[in-house]
Amino acid sequence: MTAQIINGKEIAEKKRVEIAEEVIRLKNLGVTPGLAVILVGNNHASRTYVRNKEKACHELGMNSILIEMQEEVSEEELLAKIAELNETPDIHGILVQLPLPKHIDEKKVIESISPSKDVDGFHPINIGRMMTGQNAFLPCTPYGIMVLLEETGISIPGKHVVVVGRSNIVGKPVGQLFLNQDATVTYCHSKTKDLPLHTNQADILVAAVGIPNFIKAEHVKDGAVIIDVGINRNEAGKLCGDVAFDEVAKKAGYITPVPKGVGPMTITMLMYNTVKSAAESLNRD
Ligand SMILES: Nc1nc(=O)c2c([nH]1)NC[C@@H]1CN(c3ccc(C(=O)N[C@@H](CCC(=O)O)C(=O)O)cc3)C=[N+]21
Repeated sequence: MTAQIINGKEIAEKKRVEIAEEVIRLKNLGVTPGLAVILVGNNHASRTYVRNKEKACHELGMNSILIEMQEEVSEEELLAKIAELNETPDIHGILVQLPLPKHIDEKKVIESISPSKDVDGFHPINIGRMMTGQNAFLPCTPYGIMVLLEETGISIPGKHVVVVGRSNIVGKPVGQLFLNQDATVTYCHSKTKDLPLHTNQADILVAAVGIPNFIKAEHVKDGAVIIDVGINRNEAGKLCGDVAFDEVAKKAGYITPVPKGVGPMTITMLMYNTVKSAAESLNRD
């Protein structure tokens, strides 16, 4: 089998057209969706993502502000900035770019963001709501993956989904979203014994490990759907995923590339969540 490539960039653009229409509707009601991004320190990769987020906001007619803080900023100062943004009516979404410097407690920072502005979907309130199937901000990468599958026409109920990786921002929540749609879900991680035994049972395999070329043809069942969440740089400095693309694409049914797979969907769902937050702010006042 030769896999069909899932074009995340194209699907992201299609979704952005729908989001832009909602932005126009909200503007006509007097609300322009606004996102605040806080960037601490000078991480190169973080800058690229932050720039892409700002660009996406402006293309959609939304407002965005970037707040840059020195690497040495105190936790107190960061929390004070978040408290201020929580109370700013024009700001509907607050994103604190992760990772943060070691002297800052990431959990404390995430919990300080108002759940109604937590467009990353990282606040424990939103995670709990997601787990119990309530209205919530869904984390952008997992949500983007679900939209990719939906747009590709891949049905989920009853499928065996194997997630490799158990981070709080991708692995754990994506498994939960699949469970919410009636998949059978297996989580694998660094302590899993006989990884190929599990991954070979996957109808849908999600690779979120952070190691280039970690998933090889031997891990994959014929015709499986392969979702590559990895954003790594190889020795040559080239962007690559967690999946050995060429050999796996020969065996899989569908595969997402890196770049232009899951990444563009992450930013799109961030825009979606910010617009949703702006719409919900109208219903509150
Ligand atoms: N609070 C927080 N929320 C995040 O959502 C968050 C974060 N922190 N920290 C960093 C990660 C990473 N991330 C990406 C978003 C888009 C692309 C993306 O669009 N990638 C393009 C390529 C971009 C390039 O050329 O580098 C692609 O895959 O086609 C990648 C990675 C969001 N993150």
